Amino acid sequence: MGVIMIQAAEVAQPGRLSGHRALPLRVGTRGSPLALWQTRHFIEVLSGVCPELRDGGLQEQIIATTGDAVLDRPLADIGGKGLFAKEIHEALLDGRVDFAVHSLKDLETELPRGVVLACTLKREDPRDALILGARCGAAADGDPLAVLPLGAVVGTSSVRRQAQLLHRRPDLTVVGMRGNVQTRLGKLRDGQCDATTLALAGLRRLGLDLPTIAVLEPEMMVPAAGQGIVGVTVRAKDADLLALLAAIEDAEARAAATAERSLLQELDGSCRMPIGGHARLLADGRLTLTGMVARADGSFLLTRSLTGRPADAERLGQTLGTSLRADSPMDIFD
Ligand SMILES: NCc1[nH]cc(CCC(=O)O)c1CC(=O)O
Repeated sequence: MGVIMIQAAEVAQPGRLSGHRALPLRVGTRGSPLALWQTRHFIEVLSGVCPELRDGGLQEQIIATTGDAVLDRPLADIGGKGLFAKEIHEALLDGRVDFAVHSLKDLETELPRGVVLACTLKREDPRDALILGARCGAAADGDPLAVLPLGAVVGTSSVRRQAQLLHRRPDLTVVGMRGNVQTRLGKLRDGQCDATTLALAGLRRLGLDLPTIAVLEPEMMVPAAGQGIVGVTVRAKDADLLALLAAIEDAEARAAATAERSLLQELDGSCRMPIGGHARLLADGRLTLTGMVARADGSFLLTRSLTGRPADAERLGQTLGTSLRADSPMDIFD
């Protein structure tokens, strides 16, 4: 029996770009070293599956954002994490760029009208790390926080990290510290704090996986929703780009991101509220989601996990969020 070949040239196929697109396509990004690394990584991965886009078919375009410009105040005071993506999405909707690359943890759960999360790339290590300064002991097996001397000063502007540190170590002093990864490491070197916490993903991507790091397991430091995942948004109407990006979508990252972001949305926390969300696939194929809510001073902290089917990721996040909210004091949602 012969095989019948069906030619379907007009149908968008994963990894193929339909013919009527002017190249180069523009990729919008923030200008920080980490954002640029992630954008170049995206360009490499996409050109890997779409030969037409190699050799200049994709061009990075840096978009200045308010979140990057204002570094002297906590993010929560200047409008929250939506600030990083706002200007990039304006550029997307104006047609100045065709893709926008984000650290998923900095991307608001509610995207602007006409913008969709087209793909999530394979996740880098989602854990947080404690970067140790000169006054700390050497990292060793056992409780990683034991390396911090009594009353140590830890620099972080993340209420999520602050609450989880103070919950275990009420003797610590947490001082606000913003700026990109390199700036914060500089402040640690200058002695402005004894230690700082950063996402391992950022350190690895920038090649800054230092020896003076203690990795914090998710059980003691629940990561932020989306940590370690690069997400790409496009205009909802660009069906060809959506089909193209389906080819580089990582299903595990998507399931985890969906559960974690659904939890975040359900808790509807301001970015002043400490919330953690971390999902992973188990060996049996099920998805397990851990959620954490706390009071910023660490005096209340609740962690709970729920397991279900990856296809139910969104509902998993909603259910866990509802349950965490029901058992938390109301003041933490203010
Ligand atoms: N809020 C800044 C930010 N956004 C994403 C990362 C790290 C990379 C990632 O989580 O994917 C960082 C730095 C950090 O928190 O240490």
